[in-house]
Amino acid sequence: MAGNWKMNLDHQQAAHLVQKLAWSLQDAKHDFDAVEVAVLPPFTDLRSVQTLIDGDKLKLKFGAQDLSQHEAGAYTGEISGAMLAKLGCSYVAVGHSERREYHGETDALVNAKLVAAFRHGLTPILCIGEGLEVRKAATHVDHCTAQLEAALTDLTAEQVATIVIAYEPVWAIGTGEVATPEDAQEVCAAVRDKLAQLYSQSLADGVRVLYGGSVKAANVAGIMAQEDVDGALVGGASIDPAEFASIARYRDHVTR
Ligand SMILES: O=C(CO)COP(=O)(O)O
Repeated sequence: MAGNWKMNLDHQQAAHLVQKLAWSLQDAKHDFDAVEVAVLPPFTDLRSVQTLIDGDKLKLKFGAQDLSQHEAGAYTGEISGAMLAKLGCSYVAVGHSERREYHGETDALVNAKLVAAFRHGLTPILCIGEGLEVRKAATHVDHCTAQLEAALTDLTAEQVATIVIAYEPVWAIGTGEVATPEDAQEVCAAVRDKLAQLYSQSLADGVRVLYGGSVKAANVAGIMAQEDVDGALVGGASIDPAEFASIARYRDHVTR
């Protein structure tokens, strides 16, 4: 269960949220081995989050929302994979639809960023997903598998085996319009089939595939009940620690 905070919370608010989240999960005796929980704060919060998680030996993982494809140098405003690795990040989101839409990130750039993440031992959370027009044209499965294949260009099977893939239909992000569990399953299954076709069935079976888009405590259990959905990438609901803790504890819910 990964929480993408997007551009929310300063470093003090971040520390409060992480503390509250850790307490909620600890109180409920959350089994972190069964359900890993990660937060993806803004860059400016990472040092505070690292200090808290390391200092208090919290079982939470953390990562960043983006990275540069470059190693170092004259790239004003950019953050390198080396910098994120040095801060102890486990994960980095790559190719989020908001990066693709507002920052012109292409499949080729997403691929270069995946390569950069692997250079520094970061586990990428590769985001794919279709917009409303594509969904209406019913070409969403082909659209998503094409995005996936393009993003994975020239990566080794060993690298792909460790990647996390997040299916996030753009029309369901921040809109309150959650895809049905069947919608999530359809594309997550197609992602796994594509991985089996490109690599092997055993690799495909081992890759973690997440769903993202208006996930809340009230709808997470139905989504998680789907065979090919292994977790969720949560936006808005992840900046409410009680709600996010409840999402992480989806196994306790009785709504399925
Ligand atoms: O974009 C998302 C996570 O990366 C989903 O955002 P919401 O959960 O706010 O719809």
